[in-house]
Amino acid sequence: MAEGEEIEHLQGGKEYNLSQDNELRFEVENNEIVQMEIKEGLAEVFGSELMKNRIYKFASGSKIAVFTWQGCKILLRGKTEVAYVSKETPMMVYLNTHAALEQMRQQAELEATRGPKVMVVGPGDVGKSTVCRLLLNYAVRVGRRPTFIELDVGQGSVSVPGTVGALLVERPADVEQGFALTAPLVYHFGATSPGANMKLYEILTAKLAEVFAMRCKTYSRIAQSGCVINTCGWIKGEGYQSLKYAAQAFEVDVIIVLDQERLYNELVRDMPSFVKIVLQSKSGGVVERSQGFRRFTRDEKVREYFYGFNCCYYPHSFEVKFVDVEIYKVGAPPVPNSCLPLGMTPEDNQTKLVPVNPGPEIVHHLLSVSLADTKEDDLLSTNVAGFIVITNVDMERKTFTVLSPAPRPLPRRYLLLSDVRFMDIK
Ligand SMILES: Nc1ncnc2c1ncn2[C@@H]1O[C@H](COP(=O)(O)OP(=O)(O)OP(=O)(O)O)[C@@H](O)[C@H]1O
Repeated sequence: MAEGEEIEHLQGGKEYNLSQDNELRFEVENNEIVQMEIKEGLAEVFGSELMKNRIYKFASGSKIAVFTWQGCKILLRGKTEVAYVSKETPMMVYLNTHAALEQMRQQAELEATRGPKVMVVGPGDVGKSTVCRLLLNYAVRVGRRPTFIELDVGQGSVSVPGTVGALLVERPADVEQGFALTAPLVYHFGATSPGANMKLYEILTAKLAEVFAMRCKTYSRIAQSGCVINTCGWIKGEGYQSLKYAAQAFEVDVIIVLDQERLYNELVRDMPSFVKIVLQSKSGGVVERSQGFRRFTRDEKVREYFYGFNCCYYPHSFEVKFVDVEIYKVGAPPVPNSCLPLGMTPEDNQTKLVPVNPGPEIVHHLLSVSLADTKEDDLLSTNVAGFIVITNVDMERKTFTVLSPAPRPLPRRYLLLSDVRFMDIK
């Protein structure tokens, strides 16, 4: 049997022989679970090494690539939508990128400066999040402590949809669950596209950059390890402006452009010359996701927040009195310039805190519990303690019921309403 060919097994499961630099790609069918086991050799999933003879389980909808530098034998059990071995992967390019970043980190160590700040950009579904995960995993595997900055408000992996955040990466991502989310720093945005409130998106980008710079001042190891910034797939018009804004705010040194020559050329034109901009091809394995699937993954992300991976947590449900909280929505609806009070710009409207009276219309909405102590604190750029979902509003008793990861009472008074909704049914 030639390498790279699959062997049918009689007792369920299929074995794949991979030669070096090959990748097994598979997608798990709806409502199915696929088990994977490395029988021989060494392999990794998006930069996280796999243990031999351990069974890894992947849930419905997962799209996985198992790559091997040396060659390996893999056993797959369960229903896959597709499973094939590819010999063409850009992994060598990604590894070389890691090696170049590592040299910059070593230089930063010698000169006691900051390590590389890398931003990954490109249209939707080109593997931006995957490249971020790879680079972070490779960095942490050589002893670095890089920071992951998540600016993708739609399909982010640091917290629930409608947020931006930062995470200090201290160990490689778990193959099944991703990076450990022990203490992420999360900010409320409230929608799944930056276009919903560009001003707020910029404020939060600047805030994350400021907090990261402060951390770098305090901890030299974090400074020298640098950061990897994931961005949204919106790269035209205002989307492009937001990329430029983020590059400036973080003072990025390297921009990796995935699969878009036009974007690459625009950035070469607009960025200062000290910013290295590299164009890299996307992996042929990256799967295009439909709007429906994106909605499904957003929903799963919220479910995972409350119920844990594999439903191992039991969230709390309790009543909150209207008088005990204040709910705000960031940004008032747009009004024509001519209707604005003298001296006010439409942007001021975008940062306005609009009080929300509890009513049936907020049922199923996600709310961020702000860590702000008083209203005088800057509610917009204060990070959040966590999230709740309103499951019922009782107008007569003036209470609403919430789903919360922690027992009552809510830790703070100020709640920020998100456009993201979650129905607690499955
Ligand atoms: N080499 C590969 N083989 C198979 N699947 C892959 C591969 N690389 C990435 N994927 C899968 O493709 C999907 C899209 O990848 P990813 O989320 O990294 O893209 P993205 O550009 O960040 O998307 P977005 O448009 O949401 O920003 C993910 O489900 C990921 O697991």
